[in-house]
Amino acid sequence: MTSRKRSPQQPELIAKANTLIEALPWLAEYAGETVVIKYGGNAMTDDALKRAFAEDIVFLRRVGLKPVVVHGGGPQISSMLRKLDIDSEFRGGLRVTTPEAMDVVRMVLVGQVGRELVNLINQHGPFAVGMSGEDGGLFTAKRRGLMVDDEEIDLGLVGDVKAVDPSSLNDLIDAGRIPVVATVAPDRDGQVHNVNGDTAAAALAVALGAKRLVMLTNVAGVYENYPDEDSILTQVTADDVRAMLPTLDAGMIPKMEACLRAVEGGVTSATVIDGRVPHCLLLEIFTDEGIGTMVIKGER
Ligand SMILES: Nc1ncnc2c1ncn2[C@@H]1O[C@H](COP(=O)(O)OP(=O)(O)O)[C@@H](O)[C@H]1O
Ligand SMILES: CC(=O)N[C@@H](CCC(=O)OP(=O)(O)O)C(=O)O
Repeated sequence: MTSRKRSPQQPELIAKANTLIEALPWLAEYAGETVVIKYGGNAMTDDALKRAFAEDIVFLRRVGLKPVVVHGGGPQISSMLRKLDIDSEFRGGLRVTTPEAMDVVRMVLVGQVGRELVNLINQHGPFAVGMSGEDGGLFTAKRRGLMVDDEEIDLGLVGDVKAVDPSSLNDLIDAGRIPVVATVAPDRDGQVHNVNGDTAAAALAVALGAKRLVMLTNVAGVYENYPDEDSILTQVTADDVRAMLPTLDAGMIPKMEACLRAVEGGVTSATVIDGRVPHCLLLEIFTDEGIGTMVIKGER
């Protein structure tokens, strides 16, 4: 027999109950809704964080949301390219992708990062099924370049998402599964392209009619004057983002372009959150304050 000396009046117990009760309106708001979660490679920093991410995803599914995971893996691809002695550079936040690098991108995203996430989620039950833009005709890519001073720079095998056929993914969701999507995709001729994870997540969120797009990265959110800590933004409109785009650099450019694409395509909000915070997804979705920077449609 075990005896319990705790008094139910203990403040920490009441705080726990308050946290659960704070989630009540959000549970009602999101029940049955599709939420696309982009897990950036920079947020996959340690095993404990990755396990917490898997727990959050399963939590969402268990309380009646329909989570869809889209993952990145930029640092993991860079590390493999270095091991194989293959040069790689980024232009405007996108990796210039030679055919040789494309093989590595596909191998790392589909065969390594995606597998690891599926494995972590499935430690909680047979939920996750990995797929890529090639599976079930999910994405059709279109080669894209980068506009610099009105001139288009060639980025190699880099694609944008031209079309989404969500039927195979919907089959999985309807069966109670959690799709885990790697963002390589064939063009109309079957040539596989490297699609930035943020770009693909936005296109998918729009095609699925998702309620929300949440992106985990390695900063607290979007800074007006990066990296000035005091300039973190909590909420911005699509107009604000358009005005900010020329001032951004590194990976924040595709991320903000993706947020615009999502909210303009009907997703209620797109939020960039700090993936280095354990259980950041639960904090964002089920607490009143949320965390990170939320992009909403609307004018300034
Ligand atoms: N204004 C800004 N606010 C926040 N981060 C910014 C900003 N401008 C550039 N960044 C950079 O964007 C990076 C996040 O994008 P990225 O490296 O592609 O991450 P992920 O792997 O999560 O997609 C941050 O680490 C930061 O260096
Ligand atoms: C075209 C392009 O840049 N593709 C990305 C795909 C992975 C990705 O998007 O990873 P993160 O989300 O971790 O940045 C790349 O090759 O790094």
